[in-house]
Amino acid sequence: ERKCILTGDWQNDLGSNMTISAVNGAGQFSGLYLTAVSATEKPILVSPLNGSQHVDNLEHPTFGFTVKWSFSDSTTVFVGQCFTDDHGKETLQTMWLLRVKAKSMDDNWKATTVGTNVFTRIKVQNM
Ligand SMILES: O=C1C=CC(=NNc2ccccc2C(=O)O)C=C1
Repeated sequence: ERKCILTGDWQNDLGSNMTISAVNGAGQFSGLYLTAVSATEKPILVSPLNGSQHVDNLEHPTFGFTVKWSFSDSTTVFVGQCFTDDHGKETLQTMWLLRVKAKSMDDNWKATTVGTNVFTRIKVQNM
């Protein structure tokens, strides 16, 4: 059957890469996110991510994770589901909320943006 464990390396449609570590028995995981985009001119650093996926039924599990951007005062939360096609190709179909730091309550209304991202697994070449 088509199990989907999130452990491994993924790339989204922006070209950002993420590495998800081992998923424990409770479905919890951590990892690192290397963004391909940046709203700042600061050097791109790796940002930590933490999340969890359903592991009770590994058929197309849902998950969520949070990226705390290490070089800006922003946070992105991703929520989505892992799908495996007939050829065994896995994709993570996600929606995200990006929260940038508002200077004041007056700017609170425009501080959260929403979008979609599809992640595909980065296959290691020498396999
Ligand atoms: O300093 C920053 C602040 C926000 C960022 N958001 N990236 C994202 C937001 C939503 C979905 C994907 C990404 C991405 O980087 O792939 C990246 C760097």
